[in-house]
Amino acid sequence: MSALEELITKAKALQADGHTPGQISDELGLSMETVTWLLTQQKGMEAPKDVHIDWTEVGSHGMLLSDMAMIMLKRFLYLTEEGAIRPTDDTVDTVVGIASSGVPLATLIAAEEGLKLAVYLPAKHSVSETPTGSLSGTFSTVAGQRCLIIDDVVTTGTTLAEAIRFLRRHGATPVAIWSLFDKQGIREVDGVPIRSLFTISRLG
Ligand SMILES: O=P(O)(O)OC[C@H]1O[C@H](OP(=O)(O)OP(=O)(O)O)[C@H](O)[C@@H]1O
Repeated sequence: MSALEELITKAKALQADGHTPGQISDELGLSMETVTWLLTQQKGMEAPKDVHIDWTEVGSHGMLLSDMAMIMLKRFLYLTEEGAIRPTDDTVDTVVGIASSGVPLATLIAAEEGLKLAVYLPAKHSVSETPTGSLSGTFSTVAGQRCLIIDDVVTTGTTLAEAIRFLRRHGATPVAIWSLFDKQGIREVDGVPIRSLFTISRLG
């Protein structure tokens, strides 16, 4: 089965489980337009110009995931040395992982650096009737903390903007964002610099 066929199968399975196109879009990290196309594939309808990033080959193996987190960390430290990220007294107190895929990366980085770990649960993961973002109570609080935010993929930047608003509202200072993949080529979100290991750009 090709990667595209697998994606179509996944989208249809999620639909059969009762997920809305919006939920399928979040789940697969694709635009609504792409999800509509995957589900219907109407004749003559051109495939949308979206990109699906599948890093399960790395994410499903603890050792490889750890290696990937260490690559992110090394790059972050190099950038700090270059002054690309504004140095503060101690730079970062707390690493904030965005659930779910940012959490293992954030955990590994926090462990390596001896930093605190906080976990942000985005509003889209909330099952409440009025979905709001929150911090997991099991991990660190963020008031007064300088935070490094970690996520795996930036698609629209909406999740990061939401996390930044939440952190600021709760007395934290987001100092930088690190992601594995950036599908937008964004350099900052609400004044917080973002650096990604891989940037996906469309040339045509
Ligand atoms: O830039 P945005 O448009 O906000 O999209 C990016 C977010 O979407 C994915 O999360 P999602 O909750 O869909 O998947 P996950 O559970 O694998 O983290 C990804 O991990 C980012 O957090």
